[in-house]
Formats: sequence, structure tokens, C-alpha cells
Amino acid sequence: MAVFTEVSFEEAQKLMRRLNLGELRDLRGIEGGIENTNYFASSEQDGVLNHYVLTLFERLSAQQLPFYLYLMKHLAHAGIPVPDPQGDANGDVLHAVCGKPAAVVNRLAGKSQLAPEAVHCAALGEMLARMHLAGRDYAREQPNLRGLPWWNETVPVVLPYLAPEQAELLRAELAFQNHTAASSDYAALPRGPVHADLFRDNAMFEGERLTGFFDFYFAGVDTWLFDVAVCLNDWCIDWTSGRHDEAKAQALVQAYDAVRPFTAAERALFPALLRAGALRFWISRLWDFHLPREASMLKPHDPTHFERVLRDRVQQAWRP
Ligand SMILES: Nc1ncnc2c1ncn2[C@@H]1O[C@H](COP(=O)(O)OP(=O)(O)OP(=O)(O)O)[C@@H](O)[C@H]1O
Ligand SMILES: N[C@@H](CCO)C(=O)O
Repeated sequence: MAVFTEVSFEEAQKLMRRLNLGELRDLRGIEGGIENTNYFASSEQDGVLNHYVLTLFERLSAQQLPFYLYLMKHLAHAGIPVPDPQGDANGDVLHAVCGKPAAVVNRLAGKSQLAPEAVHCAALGEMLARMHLAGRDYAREQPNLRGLPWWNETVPVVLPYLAPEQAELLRAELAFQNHTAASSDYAALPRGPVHADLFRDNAMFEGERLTGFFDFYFAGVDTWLFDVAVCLNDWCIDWTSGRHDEAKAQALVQAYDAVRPFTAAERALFPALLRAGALRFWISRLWDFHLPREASMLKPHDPTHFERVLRDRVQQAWRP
């Protein structure tokens, strides 16, 4: 259930009119998602029915949101299929509904491909590279707020909940990542705005055609390779064992490389960044699981999944 704040038809109608999006015809709460209140909203303009998503931000502040919303706008204008936040007469894309920060974006066609084949991984890789290139001239700066400083802060908080062998792995991996981040290869990695959470449920497909990426609310400026690693760790593994899937991984990285060739430093750091991608989600899932937010309605994801992925990545140093 992902309607934490009820929005009335009248309230939504008022916003759609203010954004010059026509007359609201349908408003339906969306069930998926755990972070925000989301509604599908359809409105009619000049006899045409257009489809939008209205989001009320339950966690993010009005200070953090412009980076995400204007990034989506920038990418959409560059031809990347991402939801385009709708502006008012002043061009502002951050609105307020029921006292919460809110946005209206266009609704992407298609549905998530939760059991992707190599062909879907290739489509993802190609679009991810195009998205990275399109983000190069985005002017706003915001770091990945779930990056190394957050890992260093959060690991001591979750350690008391772990069994000794888990705590040992977590501590050792954090030390390894701090060491990696201080290396010259790491300093040489190309960077820019990244999605940072591009799991299978944050992309849409119609058949084999990728129709878009959404849910940019963990985006930030980080290494492009981190984004690739997060994708490989979710799209190109065996979902039960957490093991690397060679055919899917090759499909993803070859399609990416054909658009934006990997540098020597990136090739050298593939194994370390795959580990970083697994560590990031192991930590956040441990944190959500052991320290749930007050009044939270979310069902935490299974942290042990990313412990398995991390162990697999430590055991097998994979590079394309
Ligand atoms: N722009 C969009 N176009 C089409 N569908 C969308 C769009 N935005 C959201 N949705 C639908 O709404 C659902 C919930 O959205 P989302 O995943 O962004 O939820 P959330 O609570 O914000 O985040 P999280 O995935 O972290 O729980 C998605 O699974 C998708 O079906
Ligand atoms: N993709 C994250 C959830 C936050 O979007 C996870 O699977 O842990």
C-alpha cells in the first residue's frame, strides 16, 4: 500500500489546472512502492486523455528534491525516456499538496520486467550509457546520499544486530571500500549524475523495448561505474543464490560499452565496485530491517540477499 496521504479529487484537480494539464478525469492510488504516496492521474485536454503520476514525498525534503526533479527534466529533454516533471507558469516543478512536497510527472508506458533475459539487460545497458552521457552537462550538484560517508556512519549502527561472521564481513568490506576510494584508479573514474537504484522494478518495458527509467529519488553525483555495478547486481544474477550470471552480465556491459566505452580505471575497478554496490544495499536493508522508521508501513527487503551477493562478489573478482 503506497497511499500514506489521502489526496481528494478536488485537491488533485486544483493542481492539474494550475499546471495547465486540463480537466482531471481519473485519480487512483498506486499500490506498489514503499517510500512515497503515488497516484495515477488522467486528465483531458483538447479531447485527448493524458496520463500522469502524482507523487507526494513522504521522506525527502523540499531542499533535496530540486536536484532529482530537474535531473529528470534535463534527461527527458535530452531524449532519455524518464518521467518529465510538469512545471507551473513559472517553470517550477516542485509543488505542495496536503502540506507535502509534490510533483506531477508523465506516466511511462509498459511494465517492469522482473525476470529479464539477456535482451532486456542489453537494452538497459545501452540506455544507462546514454543516460550517463546526457547527464554530463547537468549543472546541479548533490552527492549520492547513500555513498561512502553514509556507509561509514551506518555500519556501526547495524553491527550490534549481526552474528560474528556477518559483522566480520561487514567490517572488512567497509575497510576495503575506504581503501579503494582513496586509490588513484578510483580518483580517475568518470563521474556524473547516476540513478544509483536502477533495480528491475525501476524500469519499464513493452516486450523487449525499454520504455523508461523512473524513481530517481536516490540519484546523486557518483561514479558511473557504481551505477553499472548496482544494475549488474540486480539484473544479472541468479536471484535465489545471488550468483553472477555471465550471459546477462556480458549483454549489459557490451551494450553499455558500445555507447560509452569503459576506461582502463573502470575495467580495473569492476570487482571493487561490484562489491561496493552489494555493500550499499546490504547496509540499507540491514538498517531498514533492524531500525525501522517510526510509523513506517513498509515491509523491509531481505538483507541476507545482499549478504549472499557480496560474498559471491568477494569470492569471484569479475571484470568484463
Ligand atoms: N512515471 C511513472 N510511470 C509509470 N508508472 C509509475 C511511474 N512512477 C511510479 N509508477 C508506478 O508506481 C509504482 C510505485 O512507484 P515507486 O517505485 O516510485 O514508489 P516509491 O514508493 O516512490 O519508491 P520505492 O520503489 O523506493 O518503494 C511503481 O512500481 C510503478 O508501477
Ligand atoms: N532498491 C532498494 C529499495 C529502495 O528503492 C532495495 O532493493 O533494497
